[in-house]
Amino acid sequence: MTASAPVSGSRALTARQVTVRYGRHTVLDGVDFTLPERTTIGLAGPSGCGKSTLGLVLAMLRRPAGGTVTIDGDPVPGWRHGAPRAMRTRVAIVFQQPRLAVDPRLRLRDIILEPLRATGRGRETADLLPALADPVGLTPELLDRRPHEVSDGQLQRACLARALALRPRYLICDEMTTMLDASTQAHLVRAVEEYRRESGAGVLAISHDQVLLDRWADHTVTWDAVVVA
Ligand SMILES: Nc1ncnc2c1ncn2[C@@H]1O[C@H](COP(=O)(O)OP(=O)(O)OP(=O)(O)O)[C@@H](O)[C@H]1O
Repeated sequence: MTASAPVSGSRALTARQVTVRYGRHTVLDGVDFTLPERTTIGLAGPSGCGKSTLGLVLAMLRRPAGGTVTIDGDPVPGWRHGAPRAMRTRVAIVFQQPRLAVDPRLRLRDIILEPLRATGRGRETADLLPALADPVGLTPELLDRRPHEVSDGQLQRACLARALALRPRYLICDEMTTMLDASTQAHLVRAVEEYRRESGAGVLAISHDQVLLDRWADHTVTWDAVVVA
C-alpha cells in the first residue's frame, strides 16, 4: 500500500515491507507506507491494529524484524541511537500522553529546548525560544512552570514545540490531540499545518477521530488499505 504515491523526484519518508513482532504476535506483516513531503496524511484504524507501531518504526524508535525505512531516499542504517543523529533529527514524533513524554523535573522552557541542547546548539537556545513557544500559544509565564503546574493541553503544546525545535522534515502526530479540549486541539492542528506550509514537511496524523482527520489531512488512509495491498 502506498498512502500517496510521491511524484517522481519528490521526497518522502517510506516504509517498505516492514514486519514487527511482539513475541509471537506479528503486528505489522510486510507493510508499505509512504509519507510524501508537503502533505498531511491521516491514518485511521481500529484500536490495536498497529498504527502506533508503524509510527515508531518510521521515527526510527522501534527496530522492525524486517523491512526498510528511507528518508528522502536515504536508507536508515539503524534504530534508536543506532541511527545517525543527522537522520534521527529529520523525523519527530508527538505522542498521545504528554506526561509520559517529558522529564517531570524540567520547566517547560527546558523541555522545549532539550533537542537543541542535545545537538550542541545551547548558545542559540534563548533566542529561539519565542519562535518555538509563540506558535503553540505558550506564554512566558507558562514557560517557567514545571509539568505538574500545567494542564495536559499546555504540556502537549510544549511537546509539539519540542518536536519542531530541530525543524524536522517529517512530523508524526500519534493521537496528539485525543486527550485535549476542542480549542487546544484546533490550536495545535493549526500550528502543525502552519509549520508544514512554511517548511514543506510531511505530516502523518494518526487518529481514531475521522471527523478530525477529514478536517485536517489532505487525505486519510484506513488501516485495511495499509495491510491489504
Ligand atoms: N511493547 C509492546 N509489547 C507487546 N505488545 C505490544 C507492544 N506495543 C504494542 N503491542 C501490541 O501490538 C498491537 C498494536 O499496537 P499499536 O499500539 O501499534 O496499535 P494502534 O493501532 O496504535 O492502537 P491504538 O489505536 O489503540 O493506539 C496491539 O495488539 C498491542 O497490544
